[in-house]
Amino acid sequence: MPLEFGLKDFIDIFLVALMLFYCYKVMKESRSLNVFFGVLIFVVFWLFVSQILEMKLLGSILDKLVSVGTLALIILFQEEIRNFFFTIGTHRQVESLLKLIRRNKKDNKKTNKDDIMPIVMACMSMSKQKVGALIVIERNLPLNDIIRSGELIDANINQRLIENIFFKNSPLHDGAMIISKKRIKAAGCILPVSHSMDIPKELGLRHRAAKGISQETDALAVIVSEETGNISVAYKDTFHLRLSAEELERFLTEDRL
Ligand SMILES: Nc1ncnc2c1ncn2[C@@H]1O[C@H](COP(=O)(O)OP(=O)(O)OP(=O)(O)O)[C@@H](O)[C@H]1O
Repeated sequence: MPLEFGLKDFIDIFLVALMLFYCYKVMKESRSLNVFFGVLIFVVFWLFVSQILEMKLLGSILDKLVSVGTLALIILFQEEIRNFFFTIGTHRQVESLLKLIRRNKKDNKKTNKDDIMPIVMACMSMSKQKVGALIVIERNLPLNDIIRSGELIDANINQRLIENIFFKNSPLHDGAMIISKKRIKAAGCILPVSHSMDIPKELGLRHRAAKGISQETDALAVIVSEETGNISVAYKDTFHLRLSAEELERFLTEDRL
């Protein structure tokens, strides 16, 4: 039978190549490249034994290993898989579609200058006094598990309250403050720390925690450095360092909240 090669086969091969390239990229970033090559060699061996040589006994053993192995890989790379689906969900086109669907809902929760200014003013004041702070602003993805890791507050957004919480001797100054639905929901919360290799060395755990939450959710994290007084924002896995009051205000405008 002559070998037919049509457009469908071309698309098929292209998609598999794309999938393999993506897996390679993700595993390289998570420093698991050897696992990638190990899995690749195993899959090629499995296909060779069961499809080409058609060895029944070894083939059936390998079949069983593949089904268990798939489950093991899902457990081993759950964070990467979660990030993959999160990236799809936060892709610009998908986000615009979701925004359209949520439009009516969001109009009720519009964040205006009255909610933004206390945060900006508190950050400016803490920056001048070199008081370290970490404020996370929830967007579409709920941060309930993060909120539960700290102390519940549920108060209006208020400049003096924010400054008080991050004041060095305050019992809640350690950890992150979470702002959700125009309210200070909690303080002293523990955020996931990013293990990214491309964070500048001079930035410590506070910045890593801000980057971590911006990688795993669509929240926006504002950091005031205790060392330098610099104000930065981590949003969608990207740092925006050394912001002025105007730049911070622009960041906290309706579009992002
Ligand atoms: N996982 C975390 N979740 C929330 N807050 C954290 C986390 N890890 C560290 N922090 C906060 O960061 C503080 C330590 O900051 P550190 O000095 O290491 O960071 P930094 O990024 O260099 O910031 P700074 O410039 O303010 O020194 C801790 O006291 C704590 O308040």
